[in-house]
Formats: sequence, structure tokens, C-alpha cells
Amino acid sequence: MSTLTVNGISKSFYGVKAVQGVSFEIGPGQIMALIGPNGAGKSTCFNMLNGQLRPDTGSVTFGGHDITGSAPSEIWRHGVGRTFQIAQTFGSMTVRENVQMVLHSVNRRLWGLWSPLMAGYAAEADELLEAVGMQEQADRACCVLAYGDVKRLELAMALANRPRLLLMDEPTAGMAPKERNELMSLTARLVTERGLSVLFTEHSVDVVFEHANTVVVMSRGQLIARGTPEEIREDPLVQEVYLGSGAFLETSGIGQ
Ligand SMILES: Nc1ncnc2c1ncn2[C@@H]1O[C@H](COP(=O)(O)OP(=O)(O)OP(=O)(O)O)[C@@H](O)[C@H]1O
Repeated sequence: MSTLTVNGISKSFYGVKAVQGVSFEIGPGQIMALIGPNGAGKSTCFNMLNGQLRPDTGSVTFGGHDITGSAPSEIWRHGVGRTFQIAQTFGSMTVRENVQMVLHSVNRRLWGLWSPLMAGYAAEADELLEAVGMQEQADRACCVLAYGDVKRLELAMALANRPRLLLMDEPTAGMAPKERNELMSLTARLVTERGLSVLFTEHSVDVVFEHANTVVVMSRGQLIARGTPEEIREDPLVQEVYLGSGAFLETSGIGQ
């Protein structure tokens, strides 16, 4: 059974058809990359899944719930976690406090006003920090962390809601190649250990071909291909769309 079903979603801005009739499904254990040239419609598509934009047409269902046009907080409550292109953490708080804050929010949802009276979720926070290899840094202020560590903390915060799907917007933007690989290997391990699915947008083809198990390709608002990294590399339409994007062709092996 699929976790997320996207059925024919479209979005236009003042006559510009940013996304046109895009459909795909993500099942448990999938690490799906959404790629395409600049202006292909990736961000618009992504933002219709996380609730930042309401589709003009089509539907999005998650775990059997229709979440089309729902607010981001509502989608989060259904079990969709998110990480951002620029990590969203509180610099003046410690690493542990950042996770505790999300746990408070999650538990307020479950227990209502009783939540603030409960323990500070320190043990739960430490368990999540351990899962992402950040426990030794639990007492440090976020603002002194290296960028790769902030991204790992962001992952722990996203996991606090026990999501079944993680939406990651350009997770490795601004990172060095070694850090990129570490973050995506960690993500892949979490997918296996926790039975998650991941959908991520990404400009780095190295990351996509090394870490995604499924790739969907958009061009001019439409979904033009879906397959394994190997299938996408060989796809003539994908090769054509990327023609002229030398870096992509060279690194990915597309067009060779
Ligand atoms: N808020 C907006 N208002 C008007 N046009 C928009 C808006 N958002 C996106 N567009 C247009 O929709 C099309 C798709 O844009 P989108 O940002 O989704 O593409 P993208 O694949 O994410 O591109 P990039 O890789 O450059 O971020 C583009 O033509 C863009 O100019």
C-alpha cells in the first residue's frame, strides 16, 4: 500500500502552468528524489505536498487521509515530517532543548493541556539525538554547531513526530561532498530502521544517483519519467531535457 498518493495535481501562477497533472506514489522504504532543470516545477510540486500551496486541481492522499490543500500543521499531524533548505532550529537553545520543544508540541497534541506538566522529555530527546549521532553534543548551543550537525539535529527534530514520510527540501544544499554523503547515508539508515519513506528535491546528481532508490523527473511542469537511478540515466527523454546542462550529463553519466 502506498504511503503518499499524488493524483493529477496542477498549479498555475497568473497563467504560468507551473505544475500540470502530476501523479506518483511513494511506498514504505522508498527514498524518492524529485529532480528536473530550473523552473521545471519541483518546488511548486513539493509545496503542494507540504501544505504551503493548495493545488488548483488534483488530490493528495496520505495514509488514507485526503490532505489536499490542508495546512502544513495539519499535514504534520498526520505524520509527514519536514526538513528545510535552510535548517530551522533555534540558535540560542541547546541541541537537546530544540528536540524537547518539538516533543512538547507533539505531546500537547496527544495529551492536551496536560503536556506542560509532564517531564521534559529529556530521555526521549536523547534517544532521538542518539539515532542521528548527536547525543554527545546535546548540551551545546545550536548556534555553535557545524552546518552538517545542524542538519542532523534537524533530522532528529523531524523524527520527534514519528513521521511515516519525510519531505526534504534540498537536504544537502550548501554542504561539502563528504557531509552530503554522510547526511544521506544517515537518512537511508533511518528509513530502514524506522520504516519511513522519503521524498527529496535535489540539485546534486551525485546525491540523487547514489542515495535515491526511485527518481521522478519533471520538465516544464510535467512529470516526464519515473524509475530507478539506472533507468533514469538511460532514459532518452531525460537525456534530451538535460541536454545542454553539461555538469549534470558529465557527473551522472547521462548522455554518454
Ligand atoms: N509564486 C510564484 N509566482 C509566479 N510564478 C511562479 C511562482 N512560483 C513558481 N513560479 C513559476 O513556476 C514555474 C516553476 O517554478 P518552480 O520554482 O516550481 O521550479 P523549480 O523546478 O523548483 O525550479 P528551481 O530548480 O530553479 O528552483 C517557473 O516558471 C516559475 O517562474
